[in-house]
Amino acid sequence: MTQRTPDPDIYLYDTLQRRKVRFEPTTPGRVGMYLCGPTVYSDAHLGHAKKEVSFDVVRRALMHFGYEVRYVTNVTDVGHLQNDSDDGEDKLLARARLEQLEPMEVADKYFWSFVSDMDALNILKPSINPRATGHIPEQIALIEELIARGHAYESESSVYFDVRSWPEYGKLSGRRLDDQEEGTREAVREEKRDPRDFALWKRAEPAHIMRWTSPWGEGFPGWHIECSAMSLKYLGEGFDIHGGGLDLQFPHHEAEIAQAEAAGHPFARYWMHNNMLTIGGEKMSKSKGNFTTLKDLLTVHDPMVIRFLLISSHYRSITEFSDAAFDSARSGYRRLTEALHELERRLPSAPEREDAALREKIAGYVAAFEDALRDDFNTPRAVAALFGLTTDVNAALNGGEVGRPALEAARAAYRTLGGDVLGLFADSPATQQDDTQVVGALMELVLQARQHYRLNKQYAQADALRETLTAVGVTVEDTKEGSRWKR
Ligand SMILES: Nc1ncnc2c1ncn2[C@@H]1O[C@H](COP(=O)(O)OP(=O)(O)OP(=O)(O)O)[C@@H](O)[C@H]1O
Ligand SMILES: [Zn+2]
Repeated sequence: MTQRTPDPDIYLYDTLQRRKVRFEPTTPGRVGMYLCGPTVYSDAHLGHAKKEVSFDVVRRALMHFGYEVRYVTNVTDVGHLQNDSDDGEDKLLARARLEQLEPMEVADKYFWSFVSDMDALNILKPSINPRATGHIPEQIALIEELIARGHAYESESSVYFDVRSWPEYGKLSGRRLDDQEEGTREAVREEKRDPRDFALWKRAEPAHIMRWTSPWGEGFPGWHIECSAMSLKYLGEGFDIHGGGLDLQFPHHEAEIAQAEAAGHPFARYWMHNNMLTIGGEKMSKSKGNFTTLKDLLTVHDPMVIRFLLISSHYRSITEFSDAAFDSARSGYRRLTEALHELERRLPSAPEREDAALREKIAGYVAAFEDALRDDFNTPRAVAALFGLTTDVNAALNGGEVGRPALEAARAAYRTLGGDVLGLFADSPATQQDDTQVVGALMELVLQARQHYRLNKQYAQADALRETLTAVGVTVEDTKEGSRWKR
């Protein structure tokens, strides 16, 4: 990526201030970013990908604009209870029972599944990827600080955060005191001072396998505390950007802020939330069961088309999942790659001639692209700039010879902006899948030609085809059902 002085004019929408603000990191040139990661109890769906791709682009854009980014995203492998409330079974334990696995087997299975999906989508690897179960002491320490400062209390089965002791609770989501938490049993409600109090630590019942010793007996942490503890540990107080899905704004992020700040640790300075990927207007979610896994989508779509679909709408807009959306993403993506491949094909033989007008247009699109990303990471506008570039590049290529400097400039624009910043031209997964499809289709043709020769008793030609294939490592087998090929 280009090395440049950190750009001072990046604007982002801060959920906390409810407006677009100019981004100023605490340490010049460096950005600390935290993103709430997956609860690893099932395969990731397209909704998760919307979140991951959105923040991957934020990270890549900041890098492009000259910042060094430390990107921390967690793995929730304990404490996330069903219904997201203080009650119910741990999502991982429920899954472990269902699949007859150890809870940590469930965590590992779906963690690695998540990693492979993210790799396919060309998401950059996190700088640090901490797990909740690996940070129990840090979570206990934070809870102790909260108790010591009078912001948490121990009751029958849990340690709770005392919401009434912290008047700022609600500042992120704008929720009022009278909003109640949902889905909690009467018994749990009774041991709380306020129904909105949330669990920091829960005592484990005898049959609960995931348990750790703590000053409050054997148990496990509440869901929210891990993010406060791990983001502070790896990014420090007052770190720059905290991201996550809009659905996590309340109670999860509200709780994260309260836990950190009530313990005396200034928390994230900017809050960014992606909107939801919906299906039939409803949030795609594991618990609703209306999801399509990335694994399934990756068997039919080029991963880069999935990525292109997701960045074609702004991270703060809703993306509606549909076949038509995939069709238009496929053709849009193809438009870009075809132009790029054509100009790369023409480059080696291009004349050393200056095409000033085209060069100027390219520079204009580069500027428009960067302006779009400086404006709250507006990817649809950035993509529009790439389409504009494509229209002009295609017109020039169709019009005859184009000089090498202009082709170089266009190529650099595609590779840097589309490739490095939007992450769209991942060489490996995308092209591999393309190649597999192309090879399959070509082999189909070759076998048909060979069949045609054989039917017409042109055995010499049929054998010649087979020998050529053998020479490149492809074997053809004739069976009763017809000819088959393998490598
Ligand atoms: N449909 C979606 N669109 C965008 N982001 C999503 C979507 N679903 C989940 N996320 C984000 O992915 C992260 C992990 O979400 P989570 O594990 O709760 O998924 P989920 O499908 O909502 O599961 P559950 O239904 O069990 O709550 C969160 O930051 C969440 O905001
Ligand atoms: Zn979190």
